Amino acid sequence: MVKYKVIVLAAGQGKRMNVGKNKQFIQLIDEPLIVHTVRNFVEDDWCESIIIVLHEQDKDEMLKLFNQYPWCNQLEFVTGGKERQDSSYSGLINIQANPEDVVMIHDGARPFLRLDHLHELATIAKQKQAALLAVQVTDTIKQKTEKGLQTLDRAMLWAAQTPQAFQYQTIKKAHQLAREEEYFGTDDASLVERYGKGIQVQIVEGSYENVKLTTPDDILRAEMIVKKRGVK
Ligand SMILES: Nc1ccn([C@@H]2O[C@H](COP(=O)(O)OP(=O)(O)OP(=O)(O)O)[C@@H](O)[C@H]2O)c(=O)n1
Ligand SMILES: C[C@](O)(CO)[C@H](O)COP(=O)(O)O
Repeated sequence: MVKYKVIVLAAGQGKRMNVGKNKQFIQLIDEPLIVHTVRNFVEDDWCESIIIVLHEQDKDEMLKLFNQYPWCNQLEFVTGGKERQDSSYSGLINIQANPEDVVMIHDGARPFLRLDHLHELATIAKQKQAALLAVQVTDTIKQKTEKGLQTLDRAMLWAAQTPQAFQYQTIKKAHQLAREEEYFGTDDASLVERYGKGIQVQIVEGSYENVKLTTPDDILRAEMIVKKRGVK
């Protein structure tokens, strides 16, 4: 068993979801989205601590929500920042971790995880310093350039998901270097790819069910997945 700590990012605004509030509070059949997400970690005995990064304006509602659950005392809450990367960094500087501890960073908006994937990620991150869940791209991807369209080799393309798992020292250093350069990536692994000095980020093949709820169309699909997985 490789113990890990997790930072769950929930400090976004959900602009593309456009429901007039942070999408983390959307009710997915039996529970709000953020509760579905956090439950994955509460129920995993490899997970030894959970930090939720929230937006200052959501603090009261989020605390009230989690207070209803007997496992609320397992959670810590910190405030996020303007960009997703700022929120990850806030989690990283507030977490209590030793340099070689495994720390996962996960989108609060991805509620459908599998224990076997979490365990594989933790095991690989401990050995190789960095790993992420990803799935092979199923569409044909075109790159538009000044010279026209080019079709990329799909066999080499992976769609990045979260969780992404790292040794603490590796991801904290990568974030610090990114901040110095004011570089922003769209995920945490991209910072290790850029600043990790030879560290090869490993892919753990994930599941197409590990969707991120981004636009209103994603809600129906998510509700179908909740029903399939079984309502608590
Ligand atoms: N400043 C930010 C931005 C995003 N996130 C979190 O990062 C995850 C992935 O981001 P995304 O799906 O883009 O969420 P939002 O930023 O909320 O959505 P949008 O970009 O449509 O506003 C979400 O769980 C979101 O809460 C965060 O913690 N802090
Ligand atoms: C981290 C991520 O979920 C991996 O797919 C994604 O990059 C987040 O991007 P977004 O622009 O915040 O949706």
